Amino acid sequence: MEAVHQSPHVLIFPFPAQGHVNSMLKLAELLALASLRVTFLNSEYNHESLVRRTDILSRFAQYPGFKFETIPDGLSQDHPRVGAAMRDMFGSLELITKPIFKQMLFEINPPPDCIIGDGILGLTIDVANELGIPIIPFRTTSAGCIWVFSSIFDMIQAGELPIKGNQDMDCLITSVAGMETFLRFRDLPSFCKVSDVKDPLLQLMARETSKNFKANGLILNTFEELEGATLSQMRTKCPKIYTIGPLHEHLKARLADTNQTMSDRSSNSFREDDRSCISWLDKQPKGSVVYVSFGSIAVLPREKLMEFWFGLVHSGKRFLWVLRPENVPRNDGECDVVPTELVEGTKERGYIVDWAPQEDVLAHGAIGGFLTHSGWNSTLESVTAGVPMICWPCFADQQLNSRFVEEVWKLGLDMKDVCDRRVVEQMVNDLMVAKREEILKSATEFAKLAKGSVNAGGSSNCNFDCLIEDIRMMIKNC
Ligand SMILES: O=c1ccn([C@@H]2O[C@H](COP(=O)(O)OP(=O)(O)O[C@H]3O[C@H](CO)[C@@H](O)[C@H](O)[C@H]3O)[C@@H](O)[C@H]2O)c(=O)[nH]1
Ligand SMILES: C[C@H]1CC[C@@H]2C(C(=O)O)=CO[C@@H](O)[C@@H]21
Repeated sequence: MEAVHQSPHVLIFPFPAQGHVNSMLKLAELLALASLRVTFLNSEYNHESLVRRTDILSRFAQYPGFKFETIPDGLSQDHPRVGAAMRDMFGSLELITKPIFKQMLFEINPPPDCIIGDGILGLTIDVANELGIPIIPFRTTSAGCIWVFSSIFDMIQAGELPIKGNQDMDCLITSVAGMETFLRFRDLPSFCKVSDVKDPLLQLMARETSKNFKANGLILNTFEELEGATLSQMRTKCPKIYTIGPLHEHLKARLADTNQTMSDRSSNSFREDDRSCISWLDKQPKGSVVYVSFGSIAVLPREKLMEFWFGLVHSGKRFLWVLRPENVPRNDGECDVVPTELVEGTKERGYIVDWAPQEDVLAHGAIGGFLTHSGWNSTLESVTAGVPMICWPCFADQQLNSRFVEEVWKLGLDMKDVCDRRVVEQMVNDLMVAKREEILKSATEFAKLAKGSVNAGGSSNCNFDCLIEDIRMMIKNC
């Protein structure tokens, strides 16, 4: 490693949510491996969860020049920070966190040479521009999602937004360049499906996304071989895009270069991994288990959970299900009692945990499919592991990711907008049996491309080296 005191100092500020902190911590470790000085700015709430449940403090202590700092997210300690309540975060960050962040930048020593702010946290771009600090946003979603979000004003101008009351949702959208052949109204995120284009959330998503194209570059957790067509469109507006994903695989590859492994380290989760599911998987036949998880934010109403549960049990396939405590049907009233059929079916073929070591689960030979909410990390982790998906998107970018999975990459089945036990059963059987061969072919090819992209000479590997070079050029008095 080079002398750290000559290295640039980068401040990383993720949006305070699991799916964002996960990938930004991986980026932080990659930068630290490249001998950059890194300050990782977490919300106080998330930092406390991470410190309590992971080895992040000892893990990052090996990097000289690595520091964790914290900042309030502006929400009360007992705020749920999941489901629709996540929206409160945007207001509190702008109102409470932003001025503290600005003050912090005056005081932080040494001052950062560059800020890598979450692309959905426009406040990092505003403050960096105001103080004259170079900023490279890192948007933690797919290129496809960013491109569609950045086309919101075009959709409004073309009269495609707001969506008309009688609109056939299966019709193709014409005003998102490059996506004319597959993007349907149905595939737009829920915040686009509003009757008034002045809707604050729609405006916020469009505004924050347009800021991503006006910085010193844009970092994405994706790879050229997966999203090349969309990236070409994006580069017409923002030439400097560093695609450096899949980050979890990239980190694994670069750690291997320094003879370190990912095993025996904790994940970057706010919740404790229940590793007993790995022992359970060890006892299941190869490719026989459907892994089910809806990520860290989505909260499903009980009726929907029950449809999934019936569908999984009726499919006759084995399943491993992550049911976060806030998603578990309560057993405290007559209508909340779980039917015996489900209890028995789960005992026979299923296993339920609060939180799983997902990357290890997806890499396990017993996994044959992933029923996912199509969060971007889960999608990329599944792509890299070569695991076919059934997508049941809940919000934000997920509706778009699931369309790409089925229609563009042919990596799975998109079940969006339908939640019916018969459809779940059918989809599971299609994925695991009827359509398996054809989907597995694509899945195997993309997994190979994903791994190739992060190895020496691969697209993401080279792009990361360019990013480091460019950050080095930003060093003060360089
Ligand atoms: O039991 C579990 C479940 C999840 N994970 C991990 O948690 C992350 C979940 O991320 P993601 O799949 O992206 O879902 P969300 O947590 O819902 O992430 C939010 O952030 C993502 C990145 O911006 C967006 O794509 C999503 O739509 C948004 O909901 C992944 O790395 C998983 O490996 C675990 O480790 N164990
Ligand atoms: C709370 C969510 C609204 C949009 C954010 C996002 C994005 O970067 O567009 C992705 O998923 C979510 O975590 C954020």
